[in-house]
Amino acid sequence: MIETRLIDGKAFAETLRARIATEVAAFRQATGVTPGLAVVLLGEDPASAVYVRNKGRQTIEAGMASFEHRLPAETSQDDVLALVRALNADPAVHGILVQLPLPAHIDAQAVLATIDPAKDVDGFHVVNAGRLAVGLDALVPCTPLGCVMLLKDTLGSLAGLEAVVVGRSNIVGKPLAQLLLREDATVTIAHSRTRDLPAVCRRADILIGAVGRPEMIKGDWIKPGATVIDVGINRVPKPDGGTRLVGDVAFEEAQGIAGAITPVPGGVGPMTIACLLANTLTAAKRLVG
Ligand SMILES: Nc1nc(=O)c2c([nH]1)NC[C@@H]1CN(c3ccc(C(=O)N[C@@H](CCC(=O)O)C(=O)O)cc3)C=[N+]21
Repeated sequence: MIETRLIDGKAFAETLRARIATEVAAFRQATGVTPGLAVVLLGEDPASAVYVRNKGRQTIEAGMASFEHRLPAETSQDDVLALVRALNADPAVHGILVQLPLPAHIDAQAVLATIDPAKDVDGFHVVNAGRLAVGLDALVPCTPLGCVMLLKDTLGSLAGLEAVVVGRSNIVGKPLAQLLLREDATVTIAHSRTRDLPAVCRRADILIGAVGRPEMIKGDWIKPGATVIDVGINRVPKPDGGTRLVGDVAFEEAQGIAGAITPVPGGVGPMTIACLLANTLTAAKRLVG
């Protein structure tokens, strides 16, 4: 039985946000420009509301400007596209985030394609996805960026390590695989059709849960000593009628097996927001400088 180390994403994110705030102050001093982040939210999804609130507060705490656009869920696609174009043209806005998922009547790819790639702080535009894939400077998706920061802090070099990413989404699994490759890890992307998923996971020195299925990854899927990053944030019912947050990994089962693991909450989630602020500052520097 080994002692499983907790990877404190919340503390790491606080340190990162403090560093960003220092850089923002220097940037404002040097240029007279305040980096600005615009967030577009359609409808009233309660989980998204928490995220948007935290984001707005932390943006202001970092010394940046926060512009929130809350639109009714019924807003037409043309109106959303018109808003995105206005934000593209607004010199006070350096980062644009359109909260996903969007209502079914909106073509999310059309919206993402309309965001100026230079302001695409989510890194979801095909230009940024393509630039990441071929190794050019890109705005990189925030959650994968935060995962790799935690991994490098925990492990040092990732070179030659066997990484298994469970989940193939455009927002986490695929870009995370690109970033891990860039760090010279050996990368497998596993998904719902993967044969003998437990055995594939047991090969991993680095195991990433990014599927959005509560506690799907069991303790005996983890190689002893592996580093586990849990991207899932799933709200599940408690016996008393309330709810609690759990990850994609069975956290209690992982104790004594994993070498290190991120908790949920307090792991990857806070890193996502910190990386969003980092990307907004990067975008502002490139747009102004
Ligand atoms: N265009 C777009 N970009 C996103 O990055 C994006 C999105 N849409 N849609 C929604 C998801 C969700 N997401 C979270 C980020 C941080 C926390 C977070 O900070 N969670 C804390 C607190 C959780 C809680 O207490 O509710 C934690 O895990 O410790 C959660 C969720 C970003 N998303």
